[in-house]
Amino acid sequence: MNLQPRHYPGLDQNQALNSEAPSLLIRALAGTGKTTTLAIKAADLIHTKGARNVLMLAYSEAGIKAIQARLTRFTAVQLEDLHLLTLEQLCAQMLQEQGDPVPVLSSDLEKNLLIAQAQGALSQEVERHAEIDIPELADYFARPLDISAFLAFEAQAKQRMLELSIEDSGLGALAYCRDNAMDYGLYRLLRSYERLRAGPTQEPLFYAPGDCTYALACQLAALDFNAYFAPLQGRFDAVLFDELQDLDEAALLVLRHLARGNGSFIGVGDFNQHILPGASSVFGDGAQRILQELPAGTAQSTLNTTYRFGPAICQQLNRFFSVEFDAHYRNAAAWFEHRHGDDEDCARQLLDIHATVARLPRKPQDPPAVLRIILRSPEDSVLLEWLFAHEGVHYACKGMQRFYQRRDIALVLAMLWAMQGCSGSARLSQGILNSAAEGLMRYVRHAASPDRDLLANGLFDMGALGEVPPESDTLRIAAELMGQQAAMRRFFAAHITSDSPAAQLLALPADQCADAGRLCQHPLMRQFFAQAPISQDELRQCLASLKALSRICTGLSVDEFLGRLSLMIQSSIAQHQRQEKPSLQLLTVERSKGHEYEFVAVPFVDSRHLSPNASDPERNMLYVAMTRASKRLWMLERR
Ligand SMILES: Nc1ncnc2c1ncn2[C@@H]1O[C@H](COP(=O)(O)OP(=O)(O)OP(=O)(O)O)[C@@H](O)[C@H]1O
Repeated sequence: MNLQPRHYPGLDQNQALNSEAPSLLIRALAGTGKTTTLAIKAADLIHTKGARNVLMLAYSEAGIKAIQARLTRFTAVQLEDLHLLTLEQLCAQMLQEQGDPVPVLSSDLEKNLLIAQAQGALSQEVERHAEIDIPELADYFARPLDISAFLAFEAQAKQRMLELSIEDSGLGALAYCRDNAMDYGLYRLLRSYERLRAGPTQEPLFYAPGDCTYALACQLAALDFNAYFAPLQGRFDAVLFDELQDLDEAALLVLRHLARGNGSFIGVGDFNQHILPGASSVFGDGAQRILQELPAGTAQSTLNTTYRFGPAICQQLNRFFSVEFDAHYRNAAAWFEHRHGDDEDCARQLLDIHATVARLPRKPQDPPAVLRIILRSPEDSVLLEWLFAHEGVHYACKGMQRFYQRRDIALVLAMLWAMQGCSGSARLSQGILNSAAEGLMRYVRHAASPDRDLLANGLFDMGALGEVPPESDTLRIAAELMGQQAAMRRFFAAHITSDSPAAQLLALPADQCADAGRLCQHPLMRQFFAQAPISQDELRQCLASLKALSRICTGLSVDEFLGRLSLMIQSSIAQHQRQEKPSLQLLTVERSKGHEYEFVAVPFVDSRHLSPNASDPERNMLYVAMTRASKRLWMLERR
């Protein structure tokens, strides 16, 4: 089969494409053409085999985009008989067909506030049934509500179908939690939250991401192992499923019914790329677990020949990750370099690497070279952006905003600007002020207390969530605050109470502004975030951002720092206006998944994560980042 002029499927790809097996599982490594092979198969089924209703699934939205790109590139045709969906979208569709309108929540914050309401309802229930004598509950209520612990528990419980396991154990929830060292308090909170979400009529008030898959999985779990689920039967001529490595137990139940009740099935996964905590492959051999759900006699094939990079990169990746990459292009110019250094060193070395990339010879028809720097977490970008901008490098950010436009940092910048010791001469951009206003709404917004009677009757009090100002409002506010330091101070005064850490910070004497770095690490600044209605994870991120910010402005007065920052922003706007193309891109691992780039640098690597332990999500983050380069790869290890 012809892919494109001069592109033919490789041996192992052909084996998969020509397989006559009604069900096939392909285990593949990165860049071996998993997505390409699936796209070709879809086109072949529709155009050559006359298939109608082919379902192509991926676990993530990024996975769907990657499939779309391959379909356009290799098949260059409209596939009107193709349904391209994430698993969650498919499950939402099924629920809608059952008559459920599937309303969704508008923001994470809303969910956080509803969790707090569920906690209120749980406390009423525990009081009513005098359950506080249960040591686990006494211990649970002695601690403050940890929203991120709840979110992690909820995700795991749904992904692993916890209710089902408890039921199967015949132990009852308390004994089950004791036996399995699970937090019984969080379990009860989840029950309370789910009861309120379902409401007295059992018609869920809303679905948060993942809830549709869970809801459908609950219906499927109620069936006998070999029973069929009519809505998923005989619906598709073929089902092609990408990103199998990311499936959790709930998703696996849906997979079982999809694969058994329709035409042919092909599933593909790279079991090194799961970076989601609930993925089935995190707990055991992922491919084996998936085979249990597929029809008996499912055929298997492997794709280890990568089209993305040459032998020099294959060799290093095999060493670091204990895998078996083989390069299709054996003479491909591939380059791998391993460097070391502390963070400042790393940042400087990245500048060198950027200069090297810019000097590499290019063919006249090639677009200008871009160095991609893949980061594990956004706060790692602060130091890099600061340095690059000061060296005049035109950079772009993908999967994250520029550091000064992120809500937490923008709000800190606005606070610094409003302080007594700041002259106000530096101009903060409208974008920063807009993010700062959004940040203020997020970090100081307190919902009204929910109605206890509503909670006791099994209903969330949606009215107590408060009004989120529409985006246009913060834009208008930002426009009014531009260059108006006194107005900024009034804005803060209107939104914070006079005894809050933010108010105390703004009232600090002028001499405190002599060192912006020290202010960013001031206990009041940390207290401000610690009191915000955010999860522990978000708090950790905010504190990490504060630390990163303090690092770039230590020793600079607030005026000097904000002055340099506004120059940096002005020059970036000027670069943009001149329509200069960025020569460097900073992106997150999540954003890089499914993509490939010529020149990639992965900085701040901790060598502990290069162990062969395949169940370490950190190792897999590195694997994803380091398998994106097609020509040159630099790994910068943190010392
Ligand atoms: N038979 C082939 N001949 C030439 N190039 C190919 C072939 N198959 C795939 N490629 C190229 O190899 C690269 C990787 O393909 P693809 O993105 O489909 O791999 P993947 O395994 O899905 O990657 P990832 O692991 O990043 O998700 C792409 O540039 C694609 O065009």
